[in-house]
Amino acid sequence: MIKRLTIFGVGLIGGSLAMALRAAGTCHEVVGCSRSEEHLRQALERGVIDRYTLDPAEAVQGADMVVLAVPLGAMRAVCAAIRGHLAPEAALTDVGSAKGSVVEAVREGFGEMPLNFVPGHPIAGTEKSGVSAAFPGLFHGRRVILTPLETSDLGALARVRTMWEETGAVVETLSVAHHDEVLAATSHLPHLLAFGLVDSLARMGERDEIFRYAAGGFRDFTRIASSDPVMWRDICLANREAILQVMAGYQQDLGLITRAIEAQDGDALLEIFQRAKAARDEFCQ
Ligand SMILES: NC(=O)C1=CN([C@@H]2O[C@H](COP(=O)(O)OP(=O)(O)OC[C@H]3O[C@@H](n4cnc5c(N)ncnc54)[C@H](O)[C@@H]3O)[C@@H](O)[C@H]2O)C=CC1
Ligand SMILES: O=C(O)C(=O)Cc1ccc(O)cc1
Repeated sequence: MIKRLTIFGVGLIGGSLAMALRAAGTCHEVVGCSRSEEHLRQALERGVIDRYTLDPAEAVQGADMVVLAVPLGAMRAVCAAIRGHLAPEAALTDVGSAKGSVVEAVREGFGEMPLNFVPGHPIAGTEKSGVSAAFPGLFHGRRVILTPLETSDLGALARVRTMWEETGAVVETLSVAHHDEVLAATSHLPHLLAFGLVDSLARMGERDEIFRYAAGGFRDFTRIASSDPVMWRDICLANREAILQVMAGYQQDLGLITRAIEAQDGDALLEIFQRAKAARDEFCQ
């Protein structure tokens, strides 16, 4: 049971977490804190939080669980603002899409690594943002990756794990570096491809015509290009090295397809497409 949960950034992810824990009946009180009073008022009106404050130091007072659910670029400033105010027994975690940069931001914001910090990342979300898009079932049956540090307190790790399990999520642990490599490939690269494809087509000229004749495949492939541009700028800058590496590999593989088409090499194309279909059919049943 969490007595007082403080959430920084009550948007899609922070809001959905609060709703899920309330629905599970495992959280006594939820306090929201953000830069935007408008967002907090909306969260209060929707019954997502019990109260809010714009003062980070006040927000963490008496909290036994603190979740950083702000954009990656805001993590450091929030930590600096709560430095010296967090109770030593409070567990601290985050939901950021890249982990190396958050670990750095937390260390810099606090001036040292807090022992009760356990980085986390729910692999669940949508292309929508804000508390109006939040819903309690977002994490149900989805994976949450925790990337505990050598310094992470085991009690804090257990409490963060339990919190996510109470939302219906399946919790796994990875190292920070491994998380960032895997997510660069499975989440960051697909988002960049979707943004890139839509932008490229939108600038092709007869834009209305291009989109008018787009079929379901285009819609499926590009839903995530409606995601928050600021969030994805932050992710690209935060996970630069790993993203550049998977993009280079992908560009090479795309080159194989280009050359097979140029050479009218149907066998090579079939081999690639059959391999891809078998892999996807196996993983997405
Ligand atoms: N959108 C998604 O599908 C997923 C997002 N994430 C991560 O979750 C975090 C939040 O993303 P969303 O919930 O989608 O964003 P959101 O835009 O829905 O919510 C972010 C909230 O943070 C607040 N905020 C912004 N700057 C702030 C600051 N400087 N100080 C305090 N509060 C501030 C905003 O007022 C807003 O309420 C990001 O770090 C993102 O990488 C993780 C998994 C999925
Ligand atoms: O909308 C989708 O399908 C997503 O993939 C959402 C998402 C965005 C960022 C994350 O770090 C995790 C999940």
